[in-house]
Amino acid sequence: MTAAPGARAGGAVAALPVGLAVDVTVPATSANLGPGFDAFGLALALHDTLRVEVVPAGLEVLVEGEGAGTVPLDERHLVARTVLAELAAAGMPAPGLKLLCRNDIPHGRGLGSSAAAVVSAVAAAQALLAAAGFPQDAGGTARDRVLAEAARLEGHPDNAAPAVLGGFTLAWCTAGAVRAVRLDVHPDVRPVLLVPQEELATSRARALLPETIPHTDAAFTAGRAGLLVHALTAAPHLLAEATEERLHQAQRAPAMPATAALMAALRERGLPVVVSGAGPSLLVLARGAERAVVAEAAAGWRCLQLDVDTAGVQWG
Ligand SMILES: Nc1ncnc2c1ncn2[C@@H]1O[C@H](COP(=O)(O)OP(=O)(O)O)[C@@H](O)[C@H]1O
Ligand SMILES: N[C@@H](CCOP(=O)(O)O)C(=O)O
Repeated sequence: MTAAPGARAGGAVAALPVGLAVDVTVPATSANLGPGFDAFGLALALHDTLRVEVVPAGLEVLVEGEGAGTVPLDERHLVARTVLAELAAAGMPAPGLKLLCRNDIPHGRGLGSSAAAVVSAVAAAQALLAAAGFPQDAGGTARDRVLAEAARLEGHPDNAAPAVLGGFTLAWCTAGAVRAVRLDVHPDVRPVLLVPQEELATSRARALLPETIPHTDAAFTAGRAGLLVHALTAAPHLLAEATEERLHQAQRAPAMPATAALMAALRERGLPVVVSGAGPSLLVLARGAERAVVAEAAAGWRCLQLDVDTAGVQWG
């Protein structure tokens, strides 16, 4: 965080001062993890970085890496739009903003790029407001406030929670409030992402889900979700069974046939593989030597062997 002359610690200023800047780093996330639909998520060591600087006038958006050449570079840009909306909602718009986005998280692949964009924007806006002495809501930490606002904007908290908290998260909503707990992944678990070329919009994948499901499928999936918490934190040898589910992956398979075929092939080898988020990427919760088996079985796919991100969004 760079404090500009004129910013007063603890005292509000009339407008965000020119020169104030914040740097944010946010991880990719893999939501659902099989049976934890709309609730479970895992943060991965693949990051977008964002720098937001208050300038005298206008909006300048620079994008490097993923999304360069495809995302809009004006007020429609997801990060810019969110920062502008958060500052406006606080009644403290900036005279102008310059954004530099360096993106490593692929878009539309089920790796939480839109949640990462929203989380980074909310964190940047809150950091700028705090540095300018804008009064913060009472209660909760700055990280709690970023999670609450990002989850509200996203509509479901399964990506926002790990993007904010890091690690393996269980998130839920109660009485209109977002709650989340963060758990440590067993150190033997070595995630592998398999990322195809083609994109699938999350909105399109959600439209494929049925309105209702049989009670037997709900009961099956609830049991596996409980088992997954144990397997991912303490008993990785149970992960293949623990990642089974009946709520969403088969229902969405027609929209991602190559993903479904590779998943079936990896399952036949006994590997704990799930569709990452709404797809079409796959996440294998591999152990040790299984990483090499995955790489060989998924020849032709972009194969990323990643650590778990344990820090969540960072700003300063
Ligand atoms: N860093 C970003 N900057 C601008 N727009 C982004 C960014 N990340 C995601 N988006 C927008 O969100 C879309 C992808 O969102 P979504 O369909 O939910 O997929 P994902 O699984 O990657 O979150 C992109 O096509 C783009 O419009
Ligand atoms: N629970 C959501 C998760 C969407 O994640 P994304 O990374 O694909 O945006 C769903 O499965 O629809």
